[in-house]
Amino acid sequence: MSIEQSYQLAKAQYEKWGIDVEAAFDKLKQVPISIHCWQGDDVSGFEVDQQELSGGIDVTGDYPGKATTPDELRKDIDQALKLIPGKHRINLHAIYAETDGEKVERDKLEPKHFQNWIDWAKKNELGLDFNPTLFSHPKAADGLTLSHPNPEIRDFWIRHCQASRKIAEHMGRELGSPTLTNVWIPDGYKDTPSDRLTPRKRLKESLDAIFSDEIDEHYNLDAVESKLFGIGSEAYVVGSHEFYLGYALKNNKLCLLDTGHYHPTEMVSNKISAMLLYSDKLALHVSRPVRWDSDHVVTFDDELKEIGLEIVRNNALDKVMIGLDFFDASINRIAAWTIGTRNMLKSLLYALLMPNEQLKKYQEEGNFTDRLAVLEEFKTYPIGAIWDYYCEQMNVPVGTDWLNDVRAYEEKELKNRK
Ligand SMILES: C[C@H](O)[C@H](O)[C@@H](O)C(=O)CO
Ligand SMILES: [Mn+2]
Repeated sequence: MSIEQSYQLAKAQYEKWGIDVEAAFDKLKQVPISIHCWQGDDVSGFEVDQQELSGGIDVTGDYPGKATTPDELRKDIDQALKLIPGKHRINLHAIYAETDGEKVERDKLEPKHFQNWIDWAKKNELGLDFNPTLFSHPKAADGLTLSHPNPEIRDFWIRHCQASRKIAEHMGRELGSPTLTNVWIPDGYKDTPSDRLTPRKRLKESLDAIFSDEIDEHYNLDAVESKLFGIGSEAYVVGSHEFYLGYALKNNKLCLLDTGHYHPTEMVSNKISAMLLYSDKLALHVSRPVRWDSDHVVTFDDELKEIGLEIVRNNALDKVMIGLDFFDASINRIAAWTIGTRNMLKSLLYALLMPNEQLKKYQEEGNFTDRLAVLEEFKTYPIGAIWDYYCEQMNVPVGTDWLNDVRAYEEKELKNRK
């Protein structure tokens, strides 16, 4: 049976529920996913005096072919984008600056150091997002940055974040789409703190200083990302969820929820509707924690489907800025991007093809039997046939055909790398 025939049969099944599949495609086409560049080089970046990855995060695996230059990384992203339907955004960290072999301290970074990324993004009609990098640096060696007791270290990181927002604003202006600048810091303590408040006061003051710079919101939006624990900050993290939720609400910033940054049974999907009652926008780092914040490649699992459903049901496709955050060096890195991003999109399609109004009605009527029965039934509806057709229509490989492209690219490009 052809892709078209399978699609027509599947479509008819959804149509019985009054679901408009073509309308779902039209909506999905409009959703940009912010694809993180750091999956391509194991969060290394291109600083002249590159440091070991720090900040309590870790990448495991030694799959050959990682990008070691900006051109290689862009080439790899180009390849992944050929396999992912739709128009998307690329999320950069400050350590991906290009400084022509010159050592430029992070607080001295300027838009010109990202010009190649901007030109490339323009050419490929991509948006860019940005992150100051407050780890993998001697001034973050003790795991403290914006909350550091030493004002000189704090000020250094404040200046880095201020510089980052200016770079981001420039990117947003150049590309005609606001850059989301996300601040994540590793600050915390391995063991039980004797004072939880003072570091949080200092972090608050540092953030106030960073955001006191006037930046045009047409070109830059700010987000703050919390965390529960990291390696070396097991007992206490300064920028906890409550800290940033409060900060974001009070200061009109976006709260960024990373799906790996909560207790194992605490689900980000359950937070979206609550937070949207109080914020116009929020941001996500969709990741997959396996036993800890392990940043595994996103799979089409129950939580991913639930996240898709929450975004769609709450009419929030333009309110939730979806970014990805995983880094797996044990598999082909282009495959990692492709699998994770396609899954994110598939979860949105899955959600767009649910009889959401009917299900809501069942719940309002107290009809929990039908709610459960229909929710279960749709788990095995032929989403695969619809997704395949969507991929074909969007001119990207269907099914696992993209693996052939990845293998060919591996032979031609990745295997020649050091
Ligand atoms: C590299 C990212 O900025 C980093 O992963 C951060 O977003 C995070 O999630 C730390 O755990
Ligand atoms: Mn994250």
